[in-house]
Amino acid sequence: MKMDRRAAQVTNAPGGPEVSGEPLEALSSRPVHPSEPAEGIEKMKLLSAAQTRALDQATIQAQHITSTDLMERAADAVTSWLLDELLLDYDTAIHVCCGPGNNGGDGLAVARNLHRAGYAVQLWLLPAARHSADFSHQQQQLPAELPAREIDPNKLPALAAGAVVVDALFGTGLSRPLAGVAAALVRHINEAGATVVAVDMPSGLLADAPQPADSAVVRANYTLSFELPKLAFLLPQNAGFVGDWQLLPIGLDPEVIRNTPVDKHFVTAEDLRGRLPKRPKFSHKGTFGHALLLAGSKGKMGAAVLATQACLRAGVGLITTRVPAVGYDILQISAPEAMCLADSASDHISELPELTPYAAIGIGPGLGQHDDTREVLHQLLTTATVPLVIDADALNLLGAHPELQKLLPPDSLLTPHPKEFERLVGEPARDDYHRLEQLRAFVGRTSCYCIIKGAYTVLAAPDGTLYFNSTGNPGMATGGSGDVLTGLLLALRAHKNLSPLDAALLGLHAHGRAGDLALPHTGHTGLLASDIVRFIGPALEELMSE
Ligand SMILES: NC(=O)C1=CN([C@@H]2O[C@H](COP(=O)(O)OP(=O)(O)OC[C@H]3O[C@@H](n4cnc5c(N)ncnc54)[C@H](OP(=O)(O)O)[C@@H]3O)[C@@H](O)[C@H]2O)[C@@H](O)CC1
Ligand SMILES: [K+]
Repeated sequence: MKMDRRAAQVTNAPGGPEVSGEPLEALSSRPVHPSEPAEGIEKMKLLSAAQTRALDQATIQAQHITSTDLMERAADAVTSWLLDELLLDYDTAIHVCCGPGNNGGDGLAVARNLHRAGYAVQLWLLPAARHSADFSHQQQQLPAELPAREIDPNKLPALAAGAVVVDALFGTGLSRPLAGVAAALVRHINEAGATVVAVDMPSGLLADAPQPADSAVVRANYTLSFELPKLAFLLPQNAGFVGDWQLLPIGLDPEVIRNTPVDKHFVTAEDLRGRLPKRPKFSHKGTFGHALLLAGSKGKMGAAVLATQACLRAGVGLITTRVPAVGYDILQISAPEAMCLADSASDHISELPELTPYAAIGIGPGLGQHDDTREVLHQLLTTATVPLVIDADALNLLGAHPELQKLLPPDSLLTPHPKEFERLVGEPARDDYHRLEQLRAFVGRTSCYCIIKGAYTVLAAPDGTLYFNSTGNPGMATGGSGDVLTGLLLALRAHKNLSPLDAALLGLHAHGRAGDLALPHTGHTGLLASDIVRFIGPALEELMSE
C-alpha cells in the first residue's frame, strides 16, 4: 500500500464559486460600513450533531431522494477517497468495522463497494439489539461472498500493522461514552498500528461536546467528514483522535445549510475573498489610516520591529511607533518607513503620546510590565477614542490588574495565546470546550473582540459568535509570529472602510496564509516571523476586491 499522508486540505474544501448563494462579484462590489456584521461568512457552518441530523433529513426532502440515496453518496465519496487518496493495493487487508446506526450503514456500503472493485475486505459488525432501517437495508444488499461477522468480545479481529481499518462504528449519533464490546474494539483498533480511516467522526468522539477523559475514542489517521467540519476537529485536545481531516461533498442542501442558524463558523478563503477593498487609484496615505503602536522594552525591541514591519506590509498609510529611548536607533534602522517616537525613559515606555493623529492604536508587543507602562495602558484605555489592538504584555497587565478590564473600550481587539488568555480571565480552562465558554463570557462582559491563538485560531465577536481560522501551519509556532499578527491587525483596524469583524477575520486569515506562502521557501523548521512579514502583501492581495 502506498500512503499519501497529505495535510488536511481544508482550503480545498468542497463548494462552488458562490458564497452563501451570493455571487462573489456581488460581495466584492458591496459597500462595507464599519458597523456592518460579517454577512456571508457561512460557507462552512459548524453544526451541532442534532443540526447535522436535521440537515440530513431536510436534504432528503428538498432533493426528493431517499435516505439510502444519501447514504450511497456518502459511501461512494468514502470509497473514492480510499482509492484515490490512500492508494489502496489489492492485497492490503481492509477491515470495515460497522456499528448499529447509519454510520455503520455507511460502512456496509463502503465494504460492498470495495468488495465489488476487487479489494480484500473483511466486514465486522458490532453486536447490537437494534439497527437503523438504513443499516438493515444495506445489510440486505451485501453480496453472499462478503460475509458480515459479528465481533466476538473474547476474540477480537486480528488487525495486522499494514492493514487498513475503516471505522464506521459511530458517527454523529453517539449519545454516550463507549462501553463493553465497543470500547474494547476501539482500544484494540488503537493498539493495532493499522492505518485507521474514520467515517464522518472517529468513533467515541462527540461532535460538539467533551467526553469523559478516559473514554474509548478511535485514534484515526484520517477522518472523512461529510460536507462540513465538526467543532471537535478544531480543538487541540482532539487532534490525536481526528488525525488529518478531509471534507467529502455529498450534496447536502445548500439552502438548508444557509437557513440553519449557528453561532460557530469555520472561515474559508471563499468567505473572505473580495472583502478587502481594493486601493483606489487616487488614494493617498491618509486613506489607509495612521496607526500608533506602543511596543518594545530593553531586550525586546525585536517585537516592536516585527509588529511595525507587519503593519507597514499590511498597507497602513502611516505608522508611528512609540518605543523606549533604548529602541530609537533600532527601530529607525530596521523599519525606515515608520516614524519613531522615543519615550523619555530608557528601558520601558512611561508616557502616552498625544493621540489625536491616529486612526487605530496597538499596544503590547515586547512591552514589559513596568508600573509606568501599566499607567500608560490605563491612560490609553480611558482616553482613546479609536480602535485598539491589545496584545502580549498589555494583556498580561490586564490579567494582573482586572480593574483595568472594565475600562476596555467596546470593539477593542485582544489577541492572547491560551496562556495569556488564562491570565486575562484568571482561571485555567478545564478543557478546550470550557475555554470557548470562557471566551464567550469574556467578550460578552467587555463587548470586545477576542481571539485565542492556536492551530485554528478562534475569534469571538461581542455577540458570542465564534469564527475559526483555516490558514496557517505548525512552522508559525515561533517567536515573533504573534507580534506580526498584532501589526497586521493594527493596519486593518486603521483602515477606514473595514468593520471590526472584517478587519479581524481578514487579518487572521492573511497571517496564516502568509505563513503558508512562506513555507515552500523556508520549510516548517526554518520559518521565521520575518518570513511571515514578507508574504503579508501577497496574502492580502488574494482577498482584495476586483
Ligand atoms: N447527517 C448526514 O449528513 C449524513 C449522515 N450519514 C451517516 O449517518 C451517521 C449518523 O447516523 P445515526 O444518526 O444513525 O448515528 P450513529 O452514529 O450511526 O449511531 C447511532 C446508533 O448508535 C447507538 N449508540 C449511540 N451511542 C452509543 C454508545 N455509546 N454505545 C452503543 N451504542 C450507541 C444508537 O443507539 P441508542 O443511542 O438509541 O441506544 C444508535 O443505534 C453519520 O455520522 C454519517 O456517518 C450518511 O449516511 C449520510 C449523510
Ligand atoms: K466513525
